[in-house]
Amino acid sequence: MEIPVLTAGVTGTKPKMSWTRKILLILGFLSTLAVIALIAVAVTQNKPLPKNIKYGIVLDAGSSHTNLYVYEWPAEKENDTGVVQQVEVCKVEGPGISGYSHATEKAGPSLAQCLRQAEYVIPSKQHQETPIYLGATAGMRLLSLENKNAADKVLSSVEKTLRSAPFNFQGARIISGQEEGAYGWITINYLLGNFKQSGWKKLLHSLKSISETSGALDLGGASTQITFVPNELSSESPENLLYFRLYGKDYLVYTHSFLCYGKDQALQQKLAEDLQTMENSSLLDPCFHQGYQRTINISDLFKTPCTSAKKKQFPFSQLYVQGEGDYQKCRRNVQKLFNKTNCPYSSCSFNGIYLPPLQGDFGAFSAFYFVMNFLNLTSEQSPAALDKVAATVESFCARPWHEVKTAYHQIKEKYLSEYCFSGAYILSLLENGYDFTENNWQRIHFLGKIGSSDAGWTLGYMLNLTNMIPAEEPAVPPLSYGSYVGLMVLCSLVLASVLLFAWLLFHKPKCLQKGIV
Ligand SMILES: Nc1ncnc2c1ncn2[C@@H]1O[C@H](COP(=O)(O)OP(=O)(O)O)[C@@H](O)[C@H]1O
Ligand SMILES: [Ca+2]
Repeated sequence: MEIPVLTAGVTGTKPKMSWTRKILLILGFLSTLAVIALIAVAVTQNKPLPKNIKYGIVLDAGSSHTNLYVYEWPAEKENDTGVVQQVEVCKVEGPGISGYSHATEKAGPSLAQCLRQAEYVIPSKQHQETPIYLGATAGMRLLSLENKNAADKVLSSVEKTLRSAPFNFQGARIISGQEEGAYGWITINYLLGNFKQSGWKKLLHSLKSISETSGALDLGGASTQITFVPNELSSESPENLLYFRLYGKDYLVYTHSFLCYGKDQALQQKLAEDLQTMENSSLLDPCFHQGYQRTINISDLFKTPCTSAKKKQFPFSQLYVQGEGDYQKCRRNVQKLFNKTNCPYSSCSFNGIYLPPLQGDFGAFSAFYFVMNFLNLTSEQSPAALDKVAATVESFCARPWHEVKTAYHQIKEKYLSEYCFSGAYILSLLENGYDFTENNWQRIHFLGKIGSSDAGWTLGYMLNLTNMIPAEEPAVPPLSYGSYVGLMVLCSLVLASVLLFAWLLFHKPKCLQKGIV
């Protein structure tokens, strides 16, 4: 409430305002204006700009099927960690591209529908600048061992189709098992935010001079990978060691890919092994449910390089499998796939392959996740102990096939009939193959997705090929733009108030003198 100041000695006329008061009022008005202007600038400058989004496409040409992934990220933040995310996954109809060895020209066209889906998801004006990659894994590795010419033709067909799409074609190739392991490891650690630490975490880690990453376990149909940072550096088996410098940190990573130890090829191996001691064509198989029956062409069983060494003449051309549903027997049966007798190193997994002591947590994805998720064994809140996991697989295997089929009628029969075998195989691979025990079992986390992105090698592959993971930590200004503007406004306000106060103190305008004295 303003009280007009009356000029002494003047009565009966309109009260006049003193000069000092006028100046004070003008100053007050101007400072209010200045503050409003500063705040307005701060607010408008800080408004998020319309996002400039970039896209990338990777096709994962696996042994059992092909998946197309679309990723997006804000153009300005390309080198930050955790900014790229999956926005679309499209499952290609039909078999994996290696399944087209007898009709190689059909491999490319099989991808057409998912490419159209990607065209729909990505704004058309960005099609041309969107890189597209295809990486083929163990199915194509096997085909190229078996029939190099057919594998080349499949890749040419796929390349032709990808070149005719409106995107920026960057290559279609078979990736090595090492790459598959490494990119899976990069994907999960990128998505978990393990590469770049900020604030307290960084300080804590620099004090302890550690940088925790998570190991990666990938189970496919034709191969399986294990990748992690071991505790001690060892150059025993250099082909299993990879060196990375990411965000200013060095990583020495152990990786190995076991060709023929994906779950589909492992089953082929097991059946080929069982055949060796059979007298007639029917096999009582403990890894399938009681009441389940399957007929297998013996010639198909020995087509793959994973079983060809066991090929011999059999007095029958078909194998009749009858389920027995006995987990314990199945485990003993599967265990034979892991040869632990020879180890030329200080420690091995199986088949004489070097494996350093297991270290840290592991993310297990792809078929590790599909199978464990089906068996309800993926809860992160209460991860099941190893004996509970084994008991669950055991009781699932013991259920008769007709009951399982009715209870899960919505699940593809091919998957459903093999969850018992797959559960036993996963346990055998992890326990007998890699030597996980009840003590470190709970360090395995079965992951399908991290955020919106599937765990798998494709994201790491794209990050690497688009140079989105810098070797050195990008220089980041200590304050964000918003905090900088906020701080500037605050400082200006403080400065203005100090000046005003000083001015009032030294000039003691008449209007205030009475009050002060
Ligand atoms: N929902 C599911 N349930 C069980 N198994 C699945 C499911 N989806 C995919 N799979 C299996 O996961 C595996 C994926 O392997 P894939 O990536 O095609 O091969 P690779 O990585 O060896 O080239 C295959 O064995 C496939 O049958
Ligand atoms: Ca795979």
